[in-house]
Amino acid sequence: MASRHVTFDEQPEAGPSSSFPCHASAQISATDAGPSISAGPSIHPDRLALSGLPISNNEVKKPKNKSEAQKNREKKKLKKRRKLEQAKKAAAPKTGKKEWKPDPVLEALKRSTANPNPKDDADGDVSLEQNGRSIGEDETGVEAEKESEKEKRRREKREKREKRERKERRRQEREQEKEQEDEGRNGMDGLDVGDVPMDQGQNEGGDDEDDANEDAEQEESVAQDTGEKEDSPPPLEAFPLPRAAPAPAPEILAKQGLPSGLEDARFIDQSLRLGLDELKILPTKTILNEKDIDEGNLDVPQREGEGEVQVQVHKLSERMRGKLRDNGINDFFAVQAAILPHLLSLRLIPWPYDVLNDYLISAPTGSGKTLAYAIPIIEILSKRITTRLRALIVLPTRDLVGQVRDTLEMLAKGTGLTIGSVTGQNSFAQEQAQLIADMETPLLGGSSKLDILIATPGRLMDHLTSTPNFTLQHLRFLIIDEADRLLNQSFQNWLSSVLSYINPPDPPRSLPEGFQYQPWDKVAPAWAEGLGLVKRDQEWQEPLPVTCQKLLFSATLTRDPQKVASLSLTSPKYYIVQSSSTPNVIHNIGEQFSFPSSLSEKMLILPSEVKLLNLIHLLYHPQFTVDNCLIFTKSVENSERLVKMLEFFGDAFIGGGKKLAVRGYTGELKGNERKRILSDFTEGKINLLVCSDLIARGMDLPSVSNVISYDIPLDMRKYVHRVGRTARAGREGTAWTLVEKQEALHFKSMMNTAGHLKSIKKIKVKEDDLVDYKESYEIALKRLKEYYGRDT
Ligand SMILES: Nc1ncnc2c1ncn2[C@@H]1O[C@H](COP(=O)(O)OP(=O)(O)OP(=O)(O)O)[C@@H](O)[C@H]1O
Repeated sequence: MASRHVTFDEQPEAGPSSSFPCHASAQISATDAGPSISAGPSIHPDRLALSGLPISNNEVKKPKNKSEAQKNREKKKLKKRRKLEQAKKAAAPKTGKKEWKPDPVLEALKRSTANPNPKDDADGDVSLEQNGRSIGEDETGVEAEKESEKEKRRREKREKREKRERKERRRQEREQEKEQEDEGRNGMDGLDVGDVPMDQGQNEGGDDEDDANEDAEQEESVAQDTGEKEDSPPPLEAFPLPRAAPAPAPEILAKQGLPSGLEDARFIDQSLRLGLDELKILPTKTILNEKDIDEGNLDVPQREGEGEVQVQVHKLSERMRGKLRDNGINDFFAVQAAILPHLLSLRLIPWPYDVLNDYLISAPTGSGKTLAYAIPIIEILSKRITTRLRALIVLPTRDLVGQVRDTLEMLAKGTGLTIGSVTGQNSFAQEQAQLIADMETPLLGGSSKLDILIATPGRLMDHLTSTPNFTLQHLRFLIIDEADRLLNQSFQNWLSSVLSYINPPDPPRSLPEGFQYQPWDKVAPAWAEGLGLVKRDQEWQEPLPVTCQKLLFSATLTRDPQKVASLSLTSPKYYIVQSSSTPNVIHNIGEQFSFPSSLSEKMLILPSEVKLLNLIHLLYHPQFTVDNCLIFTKSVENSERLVKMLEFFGDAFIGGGKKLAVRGYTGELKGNERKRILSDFTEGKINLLVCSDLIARGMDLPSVSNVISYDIPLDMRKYVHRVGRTARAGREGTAWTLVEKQEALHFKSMMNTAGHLKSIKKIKVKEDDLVDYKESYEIALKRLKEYYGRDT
């Protein structure tokens, strides 16, 4: 700030004591070599100028010699003032927005008395220049000089501190701006990351080097000056978040084992619907190309240069259409419309020239994948004459086995097909008796009481190794539902074992010694050579191909080359069912995530201590109408506690007028208990089901209108399957995720990596909205503490 230096040609007469006007914007004091401060009345320089007194630069008249008594008085006054100043300083706040400022009057006095080379102070006060001369050799002067030195040091320190704080503020602003820019780039617009504690570590660690060095120097000097040790630790480096590996080029994928057919995918619009009567099944060997079939463009009788084309179009059997209509299915969903024409076009025993494609199908949760394989299995197998195990469906959990079995039984009624399941729920002997007709006689072609078997992988392996005459050689369909999860489960290497039981032995083996071939022992044609029954060594006798089609389904399907290679797929085709608004991008590595288009997703980012209150607000506030709800927690223990807490809260919350029946649904429950709970939930006797991730996959509970992830899911796959319990079969549904502040960064980046963050709306609940629940919440919490106190 510009300073004004005022000097006088004529020093006004010195009075007996200094006077310090309250308003001291221009304190006049001048000493040349004189011992004391100016004692005369102060005159504002503006007034001086107005009065016509001459003002000349750098010339101040020496004050007259003072008496000893006067000097002592001044000394005392100075001491007193110093004490006052120190007291003020001590009382002033050390940090904070409002900076402490020294009294301008005292400042001006000190400068005029002590500083030989006065500078402007921060407030722009005018002081008198002293022409480079020292104050004098008397005691007061020396002390004042010391004092001024100290003051100077203090001021410098203060200035440094202020500078440092300004710099820090600027740096934080820059960091915030940069973060917002980054977020914008990552599609995180409008989402609040600044309030996430995990971010702070990163901010602190993100100093630019110069600033950091300068700051460090300043810190050091302050620490030395004040004798204080700097106690805040150096900022930690931010832990790097996991990132998806870049997708390799198709050639590399091919080398890694990804079949060439999987480099491309066919994208099917989720909203596609096809009437039951509109489904046309083309016999194999038609000249229509696959594109026409995919697009349902089957009425193409003639093509240029191809002449007349006779296409015999079949429909789904009357019996099947009736069954579907009876069960409320009037048209086919997208995944069914896309795949049924391909699967139904092949016979029970395909012609040797037929191409049996394997299929990888990624379709959203609740999009009807079960019927997409159940219909062709029943339709094709119903033409069989003898019972053989022709369809094997592998699922990851017992609950899912039960659910899929119900669907198949509904479709198979009246066909004579037999359906069974092995999950370990019944004894091994009971399962064997259900599976095999004859376990005593060794039979090369095996023996089966079942046409269709639904199994969990562990129990399936047990039967493959330990049940006599159990064989997979006749399989026409191998279905791996929830494929990504099953491919991640090793279970005694179940997948490669199952594949080896489907394929005939190579090289062919000879018949066991003493083996009696029975007339009813029917070996699968593709196995005859492998079992040493026929010799196909002539060139024209080509070996017969295996007639098993492999179908993999999931809402989160992997295309990890290693895993896909382990499936030994034949001419595979890859279908992705998704919303038309989603870009048609194939993830070469990792998973393809598909979401139902009728799903709406919301998240609440909140401090952990109010998470439960927020959940209660969602459940009880009429604005949200959250009932028929699944609440997911991260563990069985958390589920149990939450059930208790919600029960206690329900008892205490009289004002709500809403009674919610809550139950837990975890893996700890017995099979029958689980079934009962699910049926009570479906009937509306239970409003809230608190569960672990056990229920998250595949379970089809049509009444679920809301899903709440009380604890965030561990990974994207779990998220997809949790939220997929609602918005099924085209119904509306809402998924809520309660994200604790410290989890926000992880959760958002997980969603962002999957390209899904923008689909989740951020909701804020005001603190005022929670007030009504607090009293009942406190009561419930107290009861919960008592409850667990008693238990332990
Ligand atoms: N064409 C259809 N018309 C009406 N409802 C259907 C149709 N197809 C399937 N559904 C119903 O949709 C619901 C969901 O089907 P399904 O369980 O097969 O979904 P999904 O794709 O396997 O889901 P998830 O990935 O969660 O296992 C079921 O209740 C089923 O009866």
